[in-house]
Amino acid sequence: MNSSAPVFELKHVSKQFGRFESLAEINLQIRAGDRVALVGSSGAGKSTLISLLNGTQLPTQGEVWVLGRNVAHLRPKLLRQVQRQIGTIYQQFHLVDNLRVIHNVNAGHLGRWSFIKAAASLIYPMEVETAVKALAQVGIPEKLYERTDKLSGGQQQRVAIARVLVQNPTAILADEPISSLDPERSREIMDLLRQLSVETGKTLVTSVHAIEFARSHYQRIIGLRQGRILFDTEAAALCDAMIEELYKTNN
Ligand SMILES: Nc1ncnc2c1ncn2[C@@H]1O[C@H](COP(=O)(O)OP(=O)(O)OP(=O)(O)O)[C@@H](O)[C@H]1O
Repeated sequence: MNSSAPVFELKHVSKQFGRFESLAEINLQIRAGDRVALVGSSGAGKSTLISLLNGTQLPTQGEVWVLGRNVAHLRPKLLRQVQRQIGTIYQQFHLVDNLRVIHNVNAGHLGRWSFIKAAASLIYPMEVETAVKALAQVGIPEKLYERTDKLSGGQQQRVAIARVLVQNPTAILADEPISSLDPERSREIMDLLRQLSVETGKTLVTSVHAIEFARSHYQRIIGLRQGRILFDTEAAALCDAMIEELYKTNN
Protein backbone atom coordinates (compact mmCIF):
# COMPACT_ATOMS: atom_id res chain seq x y z
CA MET A 1 0.00 0.00 0.00
CA ASN A 2 1.20 3.49 -0.85
CA SER A 3 2.67 4.94 2.37
CA SER A 4 2.76 8.56 1.15
CA ALA A 5 -0.93 8.56 0.16
CA PRO A 6 -3.46 10.00 2.60
CA VAL A 7 -4.84 7.37 4.94
CA PHE A 8 -8.33 8.36 3.77
CA GLU A 9 -9.41 10.36 0.76
CA LEU A 10 -13.01 10.96 -0.32
CA LYS A 11 -13.70 12.46 -3.72
CA HIS A 12 -17.20 13.78 -4.48
CA VAL A 13 -18.74 11.09 -2.31
CA SER A 14 -22.48 10.64 -1.84
CA LYS A 15 -24.26 7.87 0.02
CA GLN A 16 -27.93 7.14 -0.48
CA PHE A 17 -30.17 4.72 1.37
CA GLY A 18 -33.07 4.21 -1.03
CA ARG A 19 -34.03 7.73 -2.04
CA PHE A 20 -32.63 9.29 1.12
CA GLU A 21 -29.27 11.00 0.73
CA SER A 22 -27.30 10.45 3.94
CA LEU A 23 -24.09 12.10 2.64
CA ALA A 24 -23.63 14.44 -0.32
CA GLU A 25 -20.59 15.79 -2.17
CA ILE A 26 -18.05 14.90 0.53
CA ASN A 27 -14.46 15.81 -0.29
CA LEU A 28 -11.75 15.32 2.30
CA GLN A 29 -8.30 13.98 2.98
CA ILE A 30 -7.07 12.58 6.30
CA ARG A 31 -3.34 12.03 6.63
CA ALA A 32 -1.23 9.73 8.80
CA GLY A 33 -1.27 10.83 12.42
CA ASP A 34 -4.19 13.26 12.00
CA ARG A 35 -6.58 13.46 14.94
CA VAL A 36 -10.02 14.37 13.59
CA ALA A 37 -13.37 14.83 15.33
CA LEU A 38 -16.63 14.51 13.40
CA VAL A 39 -19.41 16.61 14.88
CA GLY A 40 -23.00 17.40 13.95
CA SER A 41 -26.59 16.77 15.01
CA SER A 42 -28.20 13.36 15.14
CA GLY A 43 -28.70 12.12 11.58
CA ALA A 44 -26.05 14.48 10.12
CA GLY A 45 -24.19 11.50 8.63
CA LYS A 46 -21.30 10.90 11.05
CA SER A 47 -21.80 7.13 11.39
CA THR A 48 -22.38 6.80 7.66
CA LEU A 49 -19.07 8.55 7.03
CA ILE A 50 -17.28 6.20 9.44
CA SER A 51 -18.82 3.18 7.69
CA LEU A 52 -17.42 4.46 4.38
CA LEU A 53 -13.97 4.96 5.93
CA ASN A 54 -13.81 1.37 7.18
CA GLY A 55 -15.28 -0.12 4.01
CA THR A 56 -18.39 -1.59 5.62
CA GLN A 57 -20.43 0.58 3.19
CA LEU A 58 -19.60 1.66 -0.34
CA PRO A 59 -20.46 5.10 -1.71
CA THR A 60 -23.36 5.52 -4.10
CA GLN A 61 -21.33 8.07 -6.03
CA GLY A 62 -17.73 9.25 -5.90
CA GLU A 63 -14.62 7.47 -4.66
CA VAL A 64 -13.38 6.38 -1.24
CA TRP A 65 -9.63 5.77 -1.13
CA VAL A 66 -8.12 4.05 1.90
CA LEU A 67 -4.34 3.74 2.16
CA GLY A 68 -3.97 4.55 -1.52
CA ARG A 69 -6.61 2.06 -2.71
CA ASN A 70 -10.01 2.76 -4.20
CA VAL A 71 -12.18 0.61 -1.92
CA ALA A 72 -14.85 -0.04 -4.59
CA HIS A 73 -12.27 -1.67 -6.88
CA LEU A 74 -10.72 -4.09 -4.39
CA ARG A 75 -11.07 -7.85 -4.64
CA PRO A 76 -12.37 -9.36 -1.36
CA LYS A 77 -8.92 -10.55 -0.19
CA LEU A 78 -7.31 -7.16 -0.73
CA LEU A 79 -10.31 -5.40 0.80
CA ARG A 80 -9.85 -7.50 3.94
CA GLN A 81 -6.15 -6.56 4.01
CA VAL A 82 -7.03 -2.88 3.83
CA GLN A 83 -9.80 -3.28 6.43
CA ARG A 84 -7.32 -4.95 8.79
CA GLN A 85 -5.45 -1.65 8.83
CA ILE A 86 -8.55 0.17 10.08
CA GLY A 87 -9.72 -0.55 13.63
CA THR A 88 -13.19 0.58 14.69
CA ILE A 89 -14.60 1.20 18.16
CA TYR A 90 -18.36 1.52 18.57
CA GLN A 91 -20.74 3.12 21.06
CA GLN A 92 -22.11 -0.29 22.09
CA PHE A 93 -18.59 -1.82 22.32
CA HIS A 94 -19.45 -4.82 20.03
CA LEU A 95 -17.98 -7.35 22.47
CA VAL A 96 -19.13 -10.92 23.12
CA ASP A 97 -20.57 -10.47 26.62
CA ASN A 98 -20.39 -14.04 27.87
CA LEU A 99 -16.72 -14.55 26.97
CA ARG A 100 -13.76 -13.71 29.16
CA VAL A 101 -11.95 -10.46 28.45
CA ILE A 102 -8.93 -12.23 26.93
CA HIS A 103 -11.07 -13.72 24.15
CA ASN A 104 -12.53 -10.36 23.24
CA VAL A 105 -9.07 -8.80 23.20
CA ASN A 106 -7.73 -11.70 21.11
CA ALA A 107 -10.47 -11.03 18.56
CA GLY A 108 -8.07 -8.30 17.40
CA HIS A 109 -5.99 -11.12 15.85
CA LEU A 110 -8.89 -12.58 13.88
CA GLY A 111 -7.91 -11.12 10.51
CA ARG A 112 -4.48 -12.78 10.87
CA TRP A 113 -5.27 -16.05 12.67
CA SER A 114 -6.53 -19.15 10.92
CA PHE A 115 -9.95 -20.46 11.88
CA ILE A 116 -8.31 -23.41 13.68
CA LYS A 117 -6.04 -21.17 15.73
CA ALA A 118 -8.92 -18.85 16.66
CA ALA A 119 -11.07 -21.82 17.73
CA ALA A 120 -8.21 -23.40 19.72
CA SER A 121 -7.54 -20.09 21.46
CA LEU A 122 -11.07 -20.12 22.84
CA ILE A 123 -10.05 -23.22 24.82
CA TYR A 124 -6.36 -22.49 25.51
CA PRO A 125 -5.93 -18.71 25.15
CA MET A 126 -2.96 -17.80 22.94
CA GLU A 127 -0.75 -14.72 22.85
CA VAL A 128 -1.65 -13.98 26.46
CA GLU A 129 1.29 -11.58 26.84
CA THR A 130 0.07 -9.44 23.95
CA ALA A 131 -3.39 -9.27 25.51
CA VAL A 132 -1.95 -8.33 28.92
CA LYS A 133 0.15 -5.59 27.33
CA ALA A 134 -2.87 -4.16 25.50
CA LEU A 135 -4.99 -4.29 28.67
CA ALA A 136 -2.17 -2.58 30.58
CA GLN A 137 -2.15 0.18 27.94
CA VAL A 138 -5.84 0.78 28.59
CA GLY A 139 -5.40 0.56 32.37
CA ILE A 140 -7.14 -2.75 33.26
CA PRO A 141 -4.52 -5.58 33.08
CA GLU A 142 -6.12 -7.30 36.07
CA LYS A 143 -9.34 -7.96 34.12
CA LEU A 144 -7.75 -10.50 31.75
CA TYR A 145 -9.81 -13.52 32.82
CA GLU A 146 -12.92 -11.65 34.02
CA ARG A 147 -16.20 -12.32 32.20
CA THR A 148 -16.80 -9.35 29.93
CA ASP A 149 -20.39 -8.74 31.06
CA LYS A 150 -19.17 -8.34 34.66
CA LEU A 151 -17.30 -5.16 33.70
CA SER A 152 -18.68 -1.62 33.83
CA GLY A 153 -19.45 0.24 30.58
CA GLY A 154 -16.22 2.23 30.81
CA GLN A 155 -14.19 -0.94 31.37
CA GLN A 156 -15.92 -2.65 28.43
CA GLN A 157 -15.02 0.26 26.19
CA ARG A 158 -11.41 -0.16 27.39
CA VAL A 159 -11.59 -3.83 26.35
CA ALA A 160 -12.82 -2.75 22.90
CA ILE A 161 -9.87 -0.34 22.66
CA ALA A 162 -7.45 -3.09 23.78
CA ARG A 163 -8.84 -5.31 20.99
CA VAL A 164 -8.06 -2.57 18.47
CA LEU A 165 -4.55 -2.23 19.92
CA VAL A 166 -3.98 -5.96 19.37
CA GLN A 167 -5.25 -5.54 15.80
CA ASN A 168 -2.55 -2.82 15.52
CA PRO A 169 -4.17 -0.92 12.66
CA THR A 170 -2.83 2.19 10.92
CA ALA A 171 -5.95 4.14 11.82
CA ILE A 172 -8.53 3.99 14.58
CA LEU A 173 -12.14 5.02 13.96
CA ALA A 174 -14.33 5.61 16.99
CA ASP A 175 -18.07 5.94 16.34
CA GLU A 176 -19.56 7.81 19.30
CA PRO A 177 -17.38 5.88 21.76
CA ILE A 178 -18.66 7.74 24.82
CA SER A 179 -22.38 8.03 24.12
CA SER A 180 -23.32 5.32 26.59
CA LEU A 181 -20.88 6.39 29.34
CA ASP A 182 -21.20 8.79 32.27
CA PRO A 183 -19.28 12.11 32.17
CA GLU A 184 -16.29 10.91 34.21
CA ARG A 185 -15.88 7.67 32.17
CA SER A 186 -16.37 9.70 28.99
CA ARG A 187 -13.45 11.96 29.87
CA GLU A 188 -11.27 8.94 30.70
CA ILE A 189 -12.01 7.28 27.35
CA MET A 190 -11.42 10.50 25.39
CA ASP A 191 -8.13 11.02 27.27
CA LEU A 192 -7.13 7.43 26.54
CA LEU A 193 -7.88 7.66 22.80
CA ARG A 194 -5.92 10.91 22.52
CA GLN A 195 -2.99 9.47 24.49
CA LEU A 196 -2.86 6.31 22.34
CA SER A 197 -3.01 8.32 19.14
CA VAL A 198 -0.24 10.67 20.31
CA GLU A 199 1.98 7.83 21.58
CA THR A 200 1.55 5.49 18.61
CA GLY A 201 1.14 8.09 15.84
CA LYS A 202 -2.01 6.32 14.67
CA THR A 203 -4.60 8.32 12.77
CA LEU A 204 -7.70 8.81 14.91
CA VAL A 205 -11.16 9.75 13.61
CA THR A 206 -13.89 10.04 16.23
CA SER A 207 -17.53 11.00 15.92
CA VAL A 208 -18.63 12.77 19.06
CA HIS A 209 -21.66 14.72 20.21
CA ALA A 210 -19.84 16.70 22.90
CA ILE A 211 -18.33 19.64 21.06
CA GLU A 212 -16.13 20.50 24.05
CA PHE A 213 -14.28 17.16 23.71
CA ALA A 214 -13.85 17.75 19.97
CA ARG A 215 -12.21 21.07 20.81
CA SER A 216 -10.03 19.89 23.65
CA HIS A 217 -8.88 16.51 22.31
CA TYR A 218 -8.63 16.86 18.51
CA GLN A 219 -6.53 18.97 16.15
CA ARG A 220 -9.10 19.13 13.39
CA ILE A 221 -12.89 19.25 13.48
CA ILE A 222 -15.21 18.39 10.62
CA GLY A 223 -18.78 19.64 11.03
CA LEU A 224 -21.49 17.70 9.17
CA ARG A 225 -24.91 19.19 8.62
CA GLN A 226 -27.64 17.31 6.74
CA GLY A 227 -25.08 15.08 5.07
CA ARG A 228 -22.75 17.85 3.89
CA ILE A 229 -19.51 19.25 5.25
CA LEU A 230 -20.34 22.62 6.79
CA PHE A 231 -16.78 23.23 7.98
CA ASP A 232 -13.44 21.46 8.14
CA THR A 233 -11.25 23.45 10.45
CA GLU A 234 -8.39 23.44 12.93
CA ALA A 235 -9.87 23.02 16.39
CA ALA A 236 -8.38 26.35 17.50
CA ALA A 237 -10.29 28.18 14.74
CA LEU A 238 -13.72 26.79 15.67
CA CYS A 239 -15.89 29.72 16.78
CA ASP A 240 -19.34 30.01 18.36
CA ALA A 241 -20.97 31.17 15.11
CA MET A 242 -19.84 27.96 13.36
CA ILE A 243 -21.27 25.84 16.18
CA GLU A 244 -24.55 27.77 16.09
CA GLU A 245 -24.84 27.25 12.33
CA LEU A 246 -24.05 23.53 12.77
CA TYR A 247 -26.85 22.89 15.23
CA LYS A 248 -29.50 25.40 14.12
CA THR A 249 -32.85 23.69 13.64
CA ASN A 250 -34.36 25.59 10.70
CA ASN A 251 -33.35 24.93 7.11
N1 LIG B 1 -28.63 1.60 6.78
C1 LIG B 1 -29.42 2.68 6.65
N2 LIG B 1 -30.60 2.61 6.01
C2 LIG B 1 -31.39 3.69 5.86
N3 LIG B 1 -31.07 4.93 6.33
C3 LIG B 1 -29.91 5.04 6.98
C4 LIG B 1 -29.03 3.94 7.17
N4 LIG B 1 -27.92 4.38 7.86
C5 LIG B 1 -28.14 5.69 8.08
N5 LIG B 1 -29.32 6.08 7.55
C6 LIG B 1 -29.88 7.45 7.59
O1 LIG B 1 -28.86 8.35 7.23
C7 LIG B 1 -28.91 9.52 8.04
C8 LIG B 1 -27.57 9.71 8.70
O2 LIG B 1 -27.42 8.70 9.70
P1 LIG B 1 -26.10 8.56 10.56
O3 LIG B 1 -26.31 7.41 11.49
O4 LIG B 1 -24.92 8.53 9.68
O5 LIG B 1 -26.11 9.94 11.37
P2 LIG B 1 -25.27 10.36 12.66
O6 LIG B 1 -24.78 11.74 12.40
O7 LIG B 1 -24.26 9.32 12.96
O8 LIG B 1 -26.41 10.38 13.75
P3 LIG B 1 -26.33 10.01 15.34
O9 LIG B 1 -25.50 11.08 15.95
O10 LIG B 1 -27.76 10.04 15.78
O11 LIG B 1 -25.72 8.64 15.42
C9 LIG B 1 -30.04 9.34 9.03
O12 LIG B 1 -31.18 10.00 8.57
C10 LIG B 1 -30.27 7.83 9.02
O13 LIG B 1 -31.61 7.50 9.30
